Amino acid sequence: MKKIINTQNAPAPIGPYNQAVLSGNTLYTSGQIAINPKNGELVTNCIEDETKQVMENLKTVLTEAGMTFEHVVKTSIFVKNMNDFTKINTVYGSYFNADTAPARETVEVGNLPKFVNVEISMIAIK
Ligand SMILES: C=C(N)C(=O)O
Repeated sequence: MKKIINTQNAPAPIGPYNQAVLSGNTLYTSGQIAINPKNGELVTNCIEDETKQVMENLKTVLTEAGMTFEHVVKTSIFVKNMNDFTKINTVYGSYFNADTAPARETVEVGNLPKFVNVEISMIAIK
C-alpha cells in the first residue's frame, strides 16, 4: 500500500510526480531542487544557499511524513559541477550527525531541471 505525501511547505512538483511516497515504513522522496516554496522562485545566488534550500525542502517533506533527517538511510546527490562537491558537503553535512549520516552517492550530470546546480533525493525509514 502506498501513501502519497505532499505538503504546501515544500515546492509543488514541477512534473508528473509527488513530493514523496510512503510504502510501509519507508519514505521515498522525489529529488528536490532549490525552489523557495514561499515565492516559487529558484535560489540561485550561490551553491551553498542552493543546497540549503534543497535541504530545507527535503526537511519539510520528511516532517510531513512524521520523520526527520535521523530517519534517512540513503541519499542521492546530482550535481552539475563536481567542483561544488566540498561546498555542497559543508551545507549537507550540517543537517546530519556525522556518526549516523546516511549512505549516499554523488553524481555529476549533464543538466538538471530548471538548469539548477544540485538536486537531492532521500530514502528514509521510520
Ligand atoms: C525535480 C524533479 N524531482 C523532477 O523533475 O523529477
